[in-house]
Amino acid sequence: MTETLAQAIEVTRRYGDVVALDTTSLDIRAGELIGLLGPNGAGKSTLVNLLAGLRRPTSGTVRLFGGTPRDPARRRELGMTPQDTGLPSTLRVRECVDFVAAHFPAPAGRDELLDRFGLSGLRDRQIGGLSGGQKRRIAVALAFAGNPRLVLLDEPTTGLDVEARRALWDGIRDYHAGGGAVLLTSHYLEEIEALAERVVVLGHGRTLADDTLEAVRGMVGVRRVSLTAAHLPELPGVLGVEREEERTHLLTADADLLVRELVLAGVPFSGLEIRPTTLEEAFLAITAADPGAAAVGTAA
Ligand SMILES: Nc1ncnc2c1ncn2[C@@H]1O[C@H](COP(=O)(O)OP(=O)(O)OP(=O)(O)O)[C@@H](O)[C@H]1O
Repeated sequence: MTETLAQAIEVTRRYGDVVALDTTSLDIRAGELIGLLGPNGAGKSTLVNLLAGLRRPTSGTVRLFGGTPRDPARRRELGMTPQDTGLPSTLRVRECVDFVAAHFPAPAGRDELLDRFGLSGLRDRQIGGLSGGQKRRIAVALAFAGNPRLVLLDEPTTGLDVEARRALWDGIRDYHAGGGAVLLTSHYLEEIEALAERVVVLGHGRTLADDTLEAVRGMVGVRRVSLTAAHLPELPGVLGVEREEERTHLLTADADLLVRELVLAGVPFSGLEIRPTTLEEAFLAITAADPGAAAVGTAA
């Protein structure tokens, strides 16, 4: 059986009156690449911080590599990039990597690490002279410096341009291909879609979905029917309509019925395509159906 690296078991975390996590459970197994999604305030960072031992649960149990995450020996096998990072501005990039790597018994090779994240060109630059995006990329790469078995990445690519984001994706994929496990939070659903194999959706501190990417996408059972037509009549079972230049996208739970009705209506159309919903559409449907959201009157 695959080894469980980290576990949250029926964990609740309160901040005063705010219930950030409400009896939430999560298992992270060796080699998994998990995307953790949820609207603002859903409890993602709180869960990451509990797993990393930076905060304690109000109730429930958190385990990291079979013990408590507050044990420094266990944390040595964990890599992490917090949302905010301060790097020493006077160090050169290579010195900074060496400094962090020196805290670990079997660190990753410095040049190999910089190469993995497309950062070799910054090797001799002083941290203080780097752009915000470059510092962010270094901070994410440093999460991998100790050759960890599990990496927790809380919004690692926020504020990065497309090229920098893709360079980080390559680094994360490379680490994962070598057997490493990753828990990744992001507001960029295409990032989760590009990287994750398993998707966990949190809403108001509770787990709303936890399954393979495919299964979560398919959870809402909605299909997207796309076509080009000058005019469309009212059609049955249409849940949503989007227009994009000359293309119209219809969301429906019954694509067969919709296409039959289109043909019966005698509407001229071309370029018909039917495909599953994107993760974004599934995410919106799942979080909108969250009973916690209805209770406080917000859906996202
Ligand atoms: N230190 C704190 N003190 C008080 N409340 C907090 C604290 N940290 C988090 N919270 C509250 O706990 C809830 C969950 O916050 P958390 O940061 O875990 O959510 P999140 O899903 O990571 O959100 P985001 O997507 O905005 O980063 C929120 O209501 C937040 O305001």
